[in-house]
Amino acid sequence: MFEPQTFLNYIGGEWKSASSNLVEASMNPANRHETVGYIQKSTLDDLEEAVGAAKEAKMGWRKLSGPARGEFLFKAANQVEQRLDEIVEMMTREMGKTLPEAKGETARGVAILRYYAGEGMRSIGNVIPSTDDAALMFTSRAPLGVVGVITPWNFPVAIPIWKMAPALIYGNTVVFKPAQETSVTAALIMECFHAAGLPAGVINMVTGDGGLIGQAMADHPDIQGITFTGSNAVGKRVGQSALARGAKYQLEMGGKNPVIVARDADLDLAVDATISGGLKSTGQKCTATSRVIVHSEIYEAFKMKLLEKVQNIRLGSGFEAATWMGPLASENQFRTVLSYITKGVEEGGTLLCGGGKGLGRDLEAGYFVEPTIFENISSSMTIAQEEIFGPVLALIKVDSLEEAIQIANDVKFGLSASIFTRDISTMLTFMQDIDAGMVRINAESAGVELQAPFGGVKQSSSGSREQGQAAIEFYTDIKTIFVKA
Ligand SMILES: NC(=O)C1=CN([C@@H]2O[C@H](COP(=O)(O)OP(=O)(O)OC[C@H]3O[C@@H](n4cnc5c(N)ncnc54)[C@H](OP(=O)(O)O)[C@@H]3O)[C@@H](O)[C@H]2O)C=CC1
Ligand SMILES: O=C(O)CCC(=O)C(=O)O
Repeated sequence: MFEPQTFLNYIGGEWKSASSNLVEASMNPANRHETVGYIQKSTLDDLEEAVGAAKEAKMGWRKLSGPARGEFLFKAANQVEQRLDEIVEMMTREMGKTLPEAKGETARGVAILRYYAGEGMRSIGNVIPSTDDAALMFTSRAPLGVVGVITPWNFPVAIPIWKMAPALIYGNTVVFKPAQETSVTAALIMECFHAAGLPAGVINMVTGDGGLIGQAMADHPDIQGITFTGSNAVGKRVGQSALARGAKYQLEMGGKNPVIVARDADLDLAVDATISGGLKSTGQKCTATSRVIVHSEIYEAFKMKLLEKVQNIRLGSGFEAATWMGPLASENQFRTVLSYITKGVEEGGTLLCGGGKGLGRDLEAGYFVEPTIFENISSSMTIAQEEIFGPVLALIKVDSLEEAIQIANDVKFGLSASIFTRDISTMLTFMQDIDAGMVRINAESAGVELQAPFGGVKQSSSGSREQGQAAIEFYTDIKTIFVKA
């Protein structure tokens, strides 16, 4: 029998109740009657204390050598690895993704921590020839100071880690506000950092309402950098608040990711990648496939293969081995996705499969939506333009590669895009003409590698890249140093 626990804020190396003395329940989206845990409903006083602790710790932390900071990240990685099963189960219980997906994500978190631990030993500058032959000119990197980390619920382990690990290795201290929906899982990650022995104040977590705590972080004069992943609307607000006070900001927001199935595509490969890219994690990835742009010559064949496989997808609790697709992560998300499906029908789309709530067995107790496929979708329709963040695919028929790319680019987002083709010139045209930060050929639109830059163009990102060595650009400032003896 699962017993929900209460989780505290982590401030200045200590576990603390919110000054409101209030907690919020975090619920299981596969069974809305089950409480996963209780998290603190923090106030601005709690945030103030966390920012104060991070500010006080920042000089000591930045003066540690890179390898010494790396040692702490190696220890944190070992802690997450030791508690992997517990974290995985909590993630499935709290967010709904299946156990294999939660396991993959948590293992990715361990790998990211180790990757950035190693970064502590790598170069942080270049020597640049000076015109003065008696001078030494070089660049070095300085941390920003205190970094605010605001994260969503869809990757409750990987996203916080891929923001906090580079922040820390490059010498920043951190104030972290996880999404309320997945704050229990976030608290387990904090316990791992605590057990790794990071000095007090170097990393802090304050849970609670994004409109209050997140907004106050974006506005806070003692937070020098703010990194955010989430919706477009909130991201823009966070960016504007940071810009208004001269702080650095990094935003990773939505996507409306296309897959193009060219006439020479390997259809089985394209079908599998469309399903995996569009429906894994119940479509709740910023890199998820949502528009499937198919050449008219192979449209019917592709559609039949896709429908056959999608109709066999089994919905259920992420804990059940037979489940392929779990619930949506919250009631909010459930309502949003159902309302987009209704809009798709109202605007003239044809439902090929799904379109409703998951029914039968125990599905009514959770936020289950059937895998849904539309056809007769034109680019101007709402479901072809807005991020749905659910298990909904829109099929769009085209007659040429040029038309496919034109439709693929006809959205405000530009995160990930993929094409299925065997033709090298089609690949080259796609690489050059597609508006996307992540360009994928014969591979699904979702899935990122931790050692490579990650981010989008247009309204998907604010420009800088996360992950890999690219992360140094956001988490540090360059110093150009000129020395003359
Ligand atoms: N990876 C991605 O690109 C993601 C995209 N989305 C998109 O956003 C939609 C809505 O999801 P939702 O969870 O509401 O996303 P939000 O953008 O609201 O939430 C993301 C994070 O920002 C916080 N937040 C909320 N308001 C503010 C604010 N004013 N200032 C600072 N931080 C704030 C949230 O806190 P709180 O805990 O209170 O929610 C959460 O931690 C989804 O349907 C999807 O389309 C969502 C998640 C991830
Ligand atoms: O595709 C992935 O693994 C990462 C997706 C992502 O960053 C997101 O959904 O926020």
